Amino acid sequence: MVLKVEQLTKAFGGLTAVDNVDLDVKEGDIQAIIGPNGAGKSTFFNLISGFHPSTSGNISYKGESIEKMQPNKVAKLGIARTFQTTNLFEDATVMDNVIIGNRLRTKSGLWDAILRTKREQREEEESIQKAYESLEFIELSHLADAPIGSITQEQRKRVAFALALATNPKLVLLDEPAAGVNPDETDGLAYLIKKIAKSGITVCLIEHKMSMIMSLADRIMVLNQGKRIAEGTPEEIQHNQVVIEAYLGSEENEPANA
Ligand SMILES: Nc1ncnc2c1ncn2[C@@H]1O[C@H](COP(=O)(O)OP(=O)(O)OP(=O)(O)O)[C@@H](O)[C@H]1O
Repeated sequence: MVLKVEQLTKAFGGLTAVDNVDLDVKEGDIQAIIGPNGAGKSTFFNLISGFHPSTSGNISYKGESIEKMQPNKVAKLGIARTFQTTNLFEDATVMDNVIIGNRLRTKSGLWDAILRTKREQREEEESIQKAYESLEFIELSHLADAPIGSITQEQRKRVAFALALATNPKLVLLDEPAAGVNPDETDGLAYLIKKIAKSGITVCLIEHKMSMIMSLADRIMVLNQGKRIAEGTPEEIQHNQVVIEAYLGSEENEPANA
């Protein structure tokens, strides 16, 4: 297992946002996490990536316990995440955004930058190289010099992937990567997510677009009010009566052809 989550709980005051959740994620899988608004999906990601300390439970990554770790340490171990909204530098180019994103996550400290140490120079070169590779991977090299303000919503979503990929992750956590894009563009993002998994990176994915999830995911976990109510293959989840009642049958969820 690349990721093992055991009895994970997060309470915010009286509200238990994540309630005793277990999850095993196998290396190379696309693991989806679905559930109604407020089910605890983003909080679950925040716990794995070290943005929130857990109230109780354990998270291990490749056998190492990570649940007390700071986000930068978790990132260094090879876990990258994207957010529902990615703040990009509007006046900078696509390429510069990926380089800056990468530099913010690499090792050199302020002194290295001021003194332009060898390490700093080496890391800068590596960041540029990695940014090129990431742009190639997301198939946007032709827009490297375009200002971020001039690209489409779907292309911005791809850039968010590139920011994560530039850190050399082994596990990526994608928080609603296809939110706010139209169905055609969703296909392009689904293709990219498959490509990420094929390259050997394990993917955990929160998404409301059911047709996308059902065709992409190897396994799906369903959360409802912080609790795991089901986990299984897309086939099993689609036929699970508890899931249908709690989520798939509800109107707030996008229909399967969304
Ligand atoms: N920092 C916080 N402080 C207090 N409550 C929080 C915090 N973060 C999340 N919550 C609460 O925890 C619950 C779960 O929220 P979360 O954002 O994890 O749900 P979600 O499943 O990701 O929802 P959505 O699909 O709308 O993004 C919600 O009731 C939310 O209000």
